[in-house]
Amino acid sequence: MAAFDPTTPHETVRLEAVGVSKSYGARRSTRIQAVDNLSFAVDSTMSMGIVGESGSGKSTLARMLTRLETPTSGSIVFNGRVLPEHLPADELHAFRRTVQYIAQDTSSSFDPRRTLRDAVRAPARRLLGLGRKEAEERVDEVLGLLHLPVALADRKPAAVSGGQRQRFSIARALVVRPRILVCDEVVSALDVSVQGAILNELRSFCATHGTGLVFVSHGLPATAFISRDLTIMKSGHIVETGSVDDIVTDAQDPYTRALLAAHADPATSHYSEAAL
Ligand SMILES: Nc1ncnc2c1ncn2[C@@H]1O[C@H](COP(=O)(O)OP(=O)(O)OP(=O)(O)O)[C@@H](O)[C@H]1O
Repeated sequence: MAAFDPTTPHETVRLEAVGVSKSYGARRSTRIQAVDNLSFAVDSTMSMGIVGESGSGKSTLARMLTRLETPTSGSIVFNGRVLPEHLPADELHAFRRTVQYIAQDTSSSFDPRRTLRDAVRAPARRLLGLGRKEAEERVDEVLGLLHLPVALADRKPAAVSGGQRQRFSIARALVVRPRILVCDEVVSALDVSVQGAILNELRSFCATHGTGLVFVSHGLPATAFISRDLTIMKSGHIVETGSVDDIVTDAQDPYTRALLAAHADPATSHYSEAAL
């Protein structure tokens, strides 16, 4: 099926949310409208930051884009095709090869009985169908890229720090060389020097592999550092979208201006190449 053909690094991959809404809660009186009739598009040439206050619907949008959450209404469109609610297993595999999601909370996302190397290798075997030797080579490559000592990978998830575990969760997503990477608050819990290094590593990976980035964060400096474009969300809506430069210098929406004012100087972020 054309929409799920394996993609090459030179082929642009596009992922859209078209008129999507998501509400939680069965009773009208307690229902929460997390995302409200919103449209959003990214492709593999883009780096798009999504910022907004807590509860504005950023994670819900990210999870709908990556099929971890089903919209209440509206469509997720992948390479021009509206994804049905139930994808056959082979198409879901192809989607997961192409679009990967990394969450902030790594505490429950690893099997506590398996080593971190097992966890990183699993998608290379399952989604890419690589043989054991090729999969090990791919794991070593991605551990090197993320400056993760090979010895750490032989530990169980509980035996490394939160920051190291987060790096392994990034490694697990990058090992399949996705064409669109959705990062949901992946550096927010880490100290600034580690954040800077990880942002540089993600940026370098995306440039090397032609991978588009959706970077969801509370933190405007980190988002502005890694993204070319920004989407500002509030109460389940997009209030403004544009290039980082345009938004930082000439925000149109009062909410965006307030958000910018809350950060000292997002244009000159404290992240730099030197953080590597
Ligand atoms: N599984 C759920 N059940 C019920 N309500 C939910 C669920 N997930 C999210 N919500 C609610 O939907 C709204 C949007 O949440 P979401 O996590 O998408 O916001 P966010 O912008 O990512 O917030 P944060 O920056 O704090 O992570 C919030 O009011 C939240 O409480």
